[in-house]
Amino acid sequence: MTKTYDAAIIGAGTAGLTARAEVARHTDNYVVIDGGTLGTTCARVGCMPSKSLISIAKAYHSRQGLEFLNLENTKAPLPDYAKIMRHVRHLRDRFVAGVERGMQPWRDHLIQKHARFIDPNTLDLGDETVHADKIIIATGSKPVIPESWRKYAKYLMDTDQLFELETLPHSVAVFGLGPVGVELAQALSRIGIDVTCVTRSKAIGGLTDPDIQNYAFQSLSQNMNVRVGSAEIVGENGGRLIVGCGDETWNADRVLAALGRHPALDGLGLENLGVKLDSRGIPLFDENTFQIENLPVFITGDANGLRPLLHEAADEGRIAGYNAMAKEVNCFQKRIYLGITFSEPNIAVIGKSYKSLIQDKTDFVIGESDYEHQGRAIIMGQNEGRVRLYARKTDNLLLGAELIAPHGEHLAHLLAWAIGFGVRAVDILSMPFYHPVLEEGLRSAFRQVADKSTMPKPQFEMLRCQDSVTG
Ligand SMILES: Cc1cc2nc3c(=O)[nH]c(=O)nc-3n(C[C@H](O)[C@H](O)[C@H](O)COP(=O)(O)OP(=O)(O)OC[C@H]3O[C@@H](n4cnc5c(N)ncnc54)[C@H](O)[C@@H]3O)c2cc1C
Ligand SMILES: NC(=O)c1ccc[n+]([C@@H]2O[C@H](COP(=O)([O-])OP(=O)(O)OC[C@H]3O[C@@H](n4cnc5c(N)ncnc54)[C@H](O)[C@@H]3O)[C@@H](O)[C@H]2O)c1
Repeated sequence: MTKTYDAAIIGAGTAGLTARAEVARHTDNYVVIDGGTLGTTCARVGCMPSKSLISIAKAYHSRQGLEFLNLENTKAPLPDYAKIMRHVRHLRDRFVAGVERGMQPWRDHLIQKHARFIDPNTLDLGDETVHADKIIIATGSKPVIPESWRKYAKYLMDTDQLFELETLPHSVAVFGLGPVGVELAQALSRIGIDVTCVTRSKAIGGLTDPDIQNYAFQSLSQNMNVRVGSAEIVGENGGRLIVGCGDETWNADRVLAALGRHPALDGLGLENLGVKLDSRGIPLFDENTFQIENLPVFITGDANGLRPLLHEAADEGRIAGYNAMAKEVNCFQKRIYLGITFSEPNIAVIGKSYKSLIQDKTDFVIGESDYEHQGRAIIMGQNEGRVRLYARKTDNLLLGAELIAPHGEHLAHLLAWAIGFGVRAVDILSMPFYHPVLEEGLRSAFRQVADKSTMPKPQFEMLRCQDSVTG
C-alpha cells in the first residue's frame, strides 16, 4: 500500500518536531515517521536528565563546601544513589510527558515505524510505502561505541543507558571529555563515585584555545584522575573491567563511553538518493537551506552533524520545514555559535573559536581575564576561571571568546548577544558594570582588547554628551 503526502518527516525529535510545526502551517497532508522511542533525545537521555544529575551533584558538593569552611560540623554521608537515580528519572519522565502532550493534537499524522529511502520521494516503512513531494531527514545521532568493545556490553554504558541504572557503581571510567564526558564525570565524582577519565587531547568540552584548554584540564584534574591518551578496554577481571590508557591499566566497575555521537543515518537507504556521501556517510547539503543537493530532501538536527546542539536542531528543523513548503528554497543565516558545557566552572565557546580565527588567518587581538582574584567569585567560593576574548585588531569588534568561569553560562550569553549585535569592546566598556558581580571580571579582557586594537581608544570609557546615542 502506498500513501501520498505533501511532506514526510523522518524523526520525531526536536528537529523533526519543529519541522512538523512549520509544515503544518501550510498543509494538513503530512506524515511524521519515527521508528524509536518517542520523547526526544534531549528530554529522554540528553540535556534534561544530565542536567538533573548535575544539579543534584552540585547541591551535594555545596554541602562539602560548608564542611570545608567549618560551617557544618558533620561530614556529609554518601548519598543514596538509588534515590538519586529515581529522582533523575522522575524529572526525565516529566519532560518526556511534556513532549508527548505536545504531540497529542496531531497524533494521527504519526507512524511509528522505521523509514528507508527507495528514491528521493519514496520511503519504505516495511509493510507500507510513503510517497512525499518533500522529505525531511531528522533522525538525530547515536553514541559512538567501538565495535571491538561490544563484547564488554554488560560493563559498558552510554547516555542511552546511564539514566536507567537503578543505582550507581562504585567506580566508573569515563572515556572522552567532550561536553557529555565532562558534565557526567564531574557529576558522578561529586556524589562520591570513584571516577577516572581518559581524554585523547586537552580539547575538553569543545575548547580550542590552548590557554583555556590547559586551565580547564588543571581544573578538572584537581578532583578527578584525568589521563591523556587513547582509552582502551583490556579485558575482564573478577567482575570488573580492566581499562587502560598508554602503558597504564586499572580496574573499573563500569565504563561510560562519551566518545562522541554519529549522525543516525545507518539503514536509511541514503545510497538510493543518488547523491555523494561524505566520509561519515552524510549527503552533501547546503548549510543555510539544509537541502541535499537539488533533491526534494532536507537534512536537519544532529543527523547532519553540523552543530549537534538542541537550539540548533530546533532552528534547523524549522528552516527545513519552511523550505520544504516554500516555492523557492530560502537561505538562512546561522545564529552566533554558542556551546556551553555545564561543568563547574562552566565551559563555553562563543562566536568564532580560537581555532577558526587561526585557520581563517584573521587579524585579531586577545584580551584575558581570570577569576582567581575576582571579588564576587571569591565571596562565592568559586574563584576559579579564565576568559579569553577575541576581537578584530583594526577596530576591536568582538568576534568570539572561550572561557571556563563561574556561572559562565550567563557570561557566555552576554558575549554571544554582544557579538551578534556587532559591538566593539569600547561599546561594552561604556555600559554599566554593577558591583560586585561576575560580569566585572570580563572588564579587564575588554580593556585589553581595546588597548591592543589599532583603533585609537577614547580617553574616557564614559561617553561624552555629544557622543551619546541613547541619551
Ligand atoms: C547526554 C547528552 C546531553 C546533552 N546536553 C545538551 C545540552 O545541555 N544542550 C544542548 O544544546 N544539547 C545537548 N545535547 C544535544 C541535544 O540533545 C541534541 O543536539 C538534540 O537532542 C538533537 O535533536 P534531533 O532532533 O536532531 O534528534 P533526536 O531528538 O535524537 O531525534 C531523532 C529521532 O529520529 C528517530 N529515528 C532515527 N532513525 C529513524 C529512521 N530511520 N526512521 C524513523 N525514525 C528514525 C529516532 O527514534 C528519534 O526519535 C545533549 C546530548 C546528550 C546525548
Ligand atoms: N552542554 C551541552 O550543550 C552538551 C552536553 C552534552 C552533549 N552535547 C552535544 O552532544 C554531542 C556529543 O557530545 P560528546 O561529548 O559525546 O562528543 P564530543 O565529540 O564532543 O567529544 C568526544 C570526545 O571523546 C574523545 N575520544 C574519542 N575517542 C576516544 C578514545 N578512544 N579515547 C579517549 N578519548 C576519545 C574525542 O577526542 C572527543 O574529545 C556534542 O557535540 C555536543 O554538541 C552538548
